[in-house]
Amino acid sequence: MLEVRNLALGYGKVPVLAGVSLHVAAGEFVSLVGPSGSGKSTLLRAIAGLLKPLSGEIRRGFPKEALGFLFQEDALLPWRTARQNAALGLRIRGWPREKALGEAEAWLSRLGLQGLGDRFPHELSGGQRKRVALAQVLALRPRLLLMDEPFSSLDAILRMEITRDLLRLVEGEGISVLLVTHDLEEALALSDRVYLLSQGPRARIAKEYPVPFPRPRDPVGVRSDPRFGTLLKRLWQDLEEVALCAAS
Ligand SMILES: Nc1ncnc2c1ncn2[C@@H]1O[C@H](COP(=O)(O)OP(=O)(O)OP(=O)(O)O)[C@@H](O)[C@H]1O
Repeated sequence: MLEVRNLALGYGKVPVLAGVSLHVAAGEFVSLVGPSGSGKSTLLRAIAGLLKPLSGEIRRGFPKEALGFLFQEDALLPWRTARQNAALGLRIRGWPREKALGEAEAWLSRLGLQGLGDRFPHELSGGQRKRVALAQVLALRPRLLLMDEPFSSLDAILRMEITRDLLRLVEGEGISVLLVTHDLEEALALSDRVYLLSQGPRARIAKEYPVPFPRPRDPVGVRSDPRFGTLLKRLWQDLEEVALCAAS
């Protein structure tokens, strides 16, 4: 689905990332964690085609149109209703108006927003706006969804609810995901594998963790599995170690 090989990326002379290799298989949910400033967003930007690599390769096993993005700031148009916003990507792709609005409505319902299609973004809660943004992306039927801290502005309960719905939908549709998150628990609860990035400059993949919990998965229930605690502890220790290594 996605293969990144020996990638170097940066904005100036010293690469932010160097020698980064990772992959995401079809239907796989992969998270990327690491110290602040290590280059997680930079890597995602390059995979999205927004930043040119200094060297190395990014290979996608699907056309660029099948790449979906969800970033921290939601990009809803304030003068369009929830339904029109959810239909926006489809309209840009040339879908006729009524068909696009019908499809958008179906995705709003799948995300628990039935009856709210006529509201404008300022008439929705933060969690509901995120759901509209998610409907907009999923309506485009992406093969790989890139997400950069998409739910960081939400409180813990809303975040749990939306990630549970997200997981149900991506598992159902077989969508691959690459998620950048600061939240190690979230990374473990959602993912099949987690990559830990080392501290930059010249950050690289320090470790990779297979996550053993089967699918379909309840991202809340899985947290009471004793293996979850063990993995989380290891992840915290390794994150601390890479951060300390850089500081010394
Ligand atoms: N547009 C830019 N121009 C120059 N330097 C940049 C730019 N964007 C990011 N950087 C630098 O690149 C490095 C990596 O930034 P990036 O945002 O990718 O890290 P991150 O791991 O996503 O951080 P965080 O976890 O804090 O969001 C940082 O040192 C940052 O200052």
